[in-house]
Amino acid sequence: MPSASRVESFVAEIDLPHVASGKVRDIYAVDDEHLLFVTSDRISAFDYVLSTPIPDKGEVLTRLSAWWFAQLADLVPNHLVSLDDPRIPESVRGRAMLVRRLSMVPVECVARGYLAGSGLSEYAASQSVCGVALPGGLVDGSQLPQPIFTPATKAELGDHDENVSFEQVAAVHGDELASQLRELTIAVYSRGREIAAERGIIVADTKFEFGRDVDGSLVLADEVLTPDSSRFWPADQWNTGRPQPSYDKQYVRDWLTGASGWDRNSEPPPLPDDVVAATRAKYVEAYERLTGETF
Ligand SMILES: Nc1ncnc(-c2cnn(Cc3cccc(F)c3)c2)c1Cl
Repeated sequence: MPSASRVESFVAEIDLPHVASGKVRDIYAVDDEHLLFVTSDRISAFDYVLSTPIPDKGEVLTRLSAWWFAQLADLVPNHLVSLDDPRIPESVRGRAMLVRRLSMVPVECVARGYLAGSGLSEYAASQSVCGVALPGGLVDGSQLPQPIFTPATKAELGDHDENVSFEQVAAVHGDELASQLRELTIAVYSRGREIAAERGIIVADTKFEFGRDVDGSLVLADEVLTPDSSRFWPADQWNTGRPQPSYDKQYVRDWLTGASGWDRNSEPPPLPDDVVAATRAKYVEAYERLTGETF
């Protein structure tokens, strides 16, 4: 049982104006130039946000994004200002970023280097994804000849994003911005995928969000190349023709679909301690392998 001192509430109390919330992340306003981007220890699986937190998950993913921003700084500017600014409340320090407030481009910029999830479903129906034609004979987990840009429009919390074509993005945002988004998305994914592959992690796909700063240039925002914004697969277990194991979420998926006896139509049960500990270890392992730093 925790000591008599205050047990940190599951969702940190932040006394800043709330801006937005995702499944496991929250944004608050610091001033008219800066936001506080907080990543919780919550984990989602099978489209549910589980009731059991994974200790340190928020800090691992925050520090991983910060590391990627630095690795990618020659390719694209980013919104990160600081991880330890005094304006970051103590209750979330370590799993919060002070970021520049941008004018966000409302396009989920997805790059895919492998076939999985909605990409696989679209391919099975049309031998294309988001209007991009692909060769025949590809199966679940196949590597694509080269990475493709498969944008989506953000869905309301709880719904899946809707895949759209490049042409649809261009129709709404103009050809120049659509082309810039595609070029940047592919370039940043390609660099990230290469760095991760050298360290035994396949980044099968990823989702970026870009904003524009006051002079209109595109800035990489949100989280970057984390196991929450991307499919992370262990490279040594890659076998096409079946769903790949998730680098970080497989223990949770196996327990929920196995020993837990969970009925898929109801809220998932709380996770056992060993599943929590093993899952935490995978997040720490991914961080340490990618960054070469001890968590
Ligand atoms: N630097 C920025 N400037 C302005 N707006 C944003 C911004 C707003 N929303 N989102 C997406 C999102 C990310 C996490 C949790 C959520 F609830 C929503 C990103 C950012 Cl990151």
